[in-house]
Amino acid sequence: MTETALLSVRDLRVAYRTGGGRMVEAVRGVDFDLYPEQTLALVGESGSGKSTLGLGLLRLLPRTGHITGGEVVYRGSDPEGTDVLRMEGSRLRRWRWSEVAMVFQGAMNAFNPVLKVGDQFADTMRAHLPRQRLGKAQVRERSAESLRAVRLEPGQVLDSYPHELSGGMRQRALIALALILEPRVLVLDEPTTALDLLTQRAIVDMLQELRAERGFSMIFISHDLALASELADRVATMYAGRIIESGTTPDLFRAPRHPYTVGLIRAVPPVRAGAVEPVSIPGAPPNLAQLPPGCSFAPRCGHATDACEATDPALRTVEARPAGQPSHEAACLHWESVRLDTAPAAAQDGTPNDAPAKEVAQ
Ligand SMILES: Nc1ncnc2c1ncn2[C@@H]1O[C@H](COP(=O)(O)OP(=O)(O)OP(=O)(O)O)[C@@H](O)[C@H]1O
Repeated sequence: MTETALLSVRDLRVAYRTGGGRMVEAVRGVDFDLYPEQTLALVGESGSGKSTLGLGLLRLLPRTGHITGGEVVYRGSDPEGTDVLRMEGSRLRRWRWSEVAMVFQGAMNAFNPVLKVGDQFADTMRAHLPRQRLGKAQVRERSAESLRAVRLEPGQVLDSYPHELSGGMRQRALIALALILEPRVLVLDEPTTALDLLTQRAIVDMLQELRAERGFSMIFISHDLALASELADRVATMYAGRIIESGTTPDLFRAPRHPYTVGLIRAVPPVRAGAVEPVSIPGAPPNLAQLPPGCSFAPRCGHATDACEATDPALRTVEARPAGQPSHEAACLHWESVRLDTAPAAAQDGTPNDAPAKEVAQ
């Protein structure tokens, strides 16, 4: 992995306009770097802001969504580097797909149901490569190549309507469509949700192989920690619109330092009979329009003290590493006492636990 980031995100903020003209911040100051050939997983409960972050990076937010601050820089060290938030019109459209492509949640919705899959491939190529004046045969050959790369039989897929394909085939076809212009970054938003476990596994294996063959980077958005741990080099946990922990996959899964990450890991159902039973995180995510003062996870956290209600902690390094080595960061005042195998019970009524932070042996 080289040291130069492909995508650098600094203090990114996204807000939605809600009824009554109020703005609610769904992404509240996110920083990260994505390196060539790296896979970054964004994990977190529903509503934590993962999709909003992914859509914001590509400037694909719905009309009510607005980027209200921060920076997104693509290949900043390159003379042709791009300030994504300043790009407009055809330049932005060309950048999307040819440099950074997105695979959306739910392949059925992402394809136009009344167009054959082959026509949708052709439309995409012609819209994004207008100067190449691709002929029909060239378009078909390139589409077929991309479909073969995702282990689909082009003859079967190109002349079908989306509903004629199985869910797994549709999702593969969508990945083939995203990769057709050979982007350097692929953003995948819950790409395997709604598929059975075996199909999910096959798609994750295929993504690994494609990444090894082609060398693109991925941002993998998922609430499925098991899939994220298999695919990602680095994992960032999101809560209430912020990254509250970030580290290499082994750091995050073996030695998490934020109680929320611990809660997510402990909530994963066991694969084997007899393994530790899952424990869900008490309470519910906060209403973004009425965030509690201090740390927004404190009302659900067994480690919380008075200090957590007063201070909203920033991400800080929790493991010293030599310069240039991947960092491990967590936004928790009590990170030193947080362990995967020790999880103090949170107050069941959802109020912060006033007891001093301490470890409770399970
Ligand atoms: N179009 C929208 N208009 C207003 N608010 C929105 C819109 N889309 C998302 N939100 C709000 O933004 C917050 C973050 O939602 P987002 O979908 O980004 O979370 P997520 O972590 O991706 O969840 P999920 O896994 O369920 O997709 C939520 O509170 C959600 O209600």
